[in-house]
Amino acid sequence: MALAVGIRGLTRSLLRPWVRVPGPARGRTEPAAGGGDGVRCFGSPRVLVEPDPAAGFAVMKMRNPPVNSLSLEFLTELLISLEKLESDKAFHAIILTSDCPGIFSAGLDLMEMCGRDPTHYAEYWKAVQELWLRFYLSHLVVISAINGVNAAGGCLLALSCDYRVLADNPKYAMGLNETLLGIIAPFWFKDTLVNTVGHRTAERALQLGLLFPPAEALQVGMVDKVVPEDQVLSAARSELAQWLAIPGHARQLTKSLMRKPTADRLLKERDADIQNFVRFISRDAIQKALRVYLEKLKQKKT
Ligand SMILES: CC/C=C\C/C=C\C/C=C\CC/C=C/CC(=O)SCCNC(=O)CCNC(=O)[C@H](O)C(C)(C)COP(=O)(O)OP(=O)(O)OC[C@H]1O[C@@H](n2cnc3c(N)ncnc32)[C@H](O)[C@@H]1OP(=O)(O)O
Repeated sequence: MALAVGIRGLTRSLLRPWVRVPGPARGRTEPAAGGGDGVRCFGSPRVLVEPDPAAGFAVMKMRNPPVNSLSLEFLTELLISLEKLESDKAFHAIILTSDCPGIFSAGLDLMEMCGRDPTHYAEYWKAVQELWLRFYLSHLVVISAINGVNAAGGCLLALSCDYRVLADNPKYAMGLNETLLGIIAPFWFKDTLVNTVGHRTAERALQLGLLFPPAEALQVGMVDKVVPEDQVLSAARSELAQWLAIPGHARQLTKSLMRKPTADRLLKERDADIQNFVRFISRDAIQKALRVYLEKLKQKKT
């Protein structure tokens, strides 16, 4: 099985990043995220970046409708956006949010994990690992402005941020609900949750596949702040000020000190983790469980 799948190679073949964005932002100058100083939005088909270099941050908006499921292409575009911002000295922070109304992310794309071949599963899982590692260890301050429901892999992405603001809407539950699908949150999903909410809360949440509505998410420490829906972005911006006031090198080294042991666990056994995933997801029983879950999602509409 080809495990050495190069995400950068994939990136080059799939995308032409940093094209001016199609859709609403095309051909006009969007107000910059914080300052409105005429800086152009940029991005890729599924990720819109609203830069505010004067203020030192950019708003990264996920827009992979209908539910921001993390497909291979979408993961790749998120990585490219992150890399681009990380390599530009003008940026010290990102606010990660969604452009899909009512949905932050439905998590990993079930279509990438269902009915495909082992090579594809390996390529997909490597991209999932890469996204987590890059967001978790980013030297930038990353704040998530969670403006919708946020399941499993989407929740992991938010948990990888430095701070989480959640919109106060009872429909916007978030959590690692893998067990409800008959699958298992891998150890690095688990570790990320444990680091955020503590062992006991994580154990209960993971076994029961709990999705926490805002008040509970705040109470267990899964998010740091709950605000009225129309204030999620402004609250994230206000919070940023505190993070950006700290000397960058000191904050970055401290972040690394706190997070490196968790990331190293995966880095040390990345290939084994991919092989585990491929073996697990290829099982007939797991494939059947995923098909049943997808079918339930579709039936919900009828
Ligand atoms: C011993 C073991 C050793 C090792 C183990 C190793 C590895 C571990 C193995 C596996 C781990 C894999 C980890 C996976 C993590 C994940 O992220 S799994 C995904 C979990 N996500 C969910 O459960 C959310 C599912 N979606 C929803 O609940 C709803 O869609 C949602 C509330 C988000 C929005 O609801 P609504 O607005 O009503 O929209 P619809 O439900 O109608 O959805 C619109 C269409 O989108 C499709 N869709 C929804 N979610 C996904 C998804 N995650 N992937 C792909 N597609 C999705 C849905 O089917 C609709 O499609 P349609 O329009 O009908 O074609």
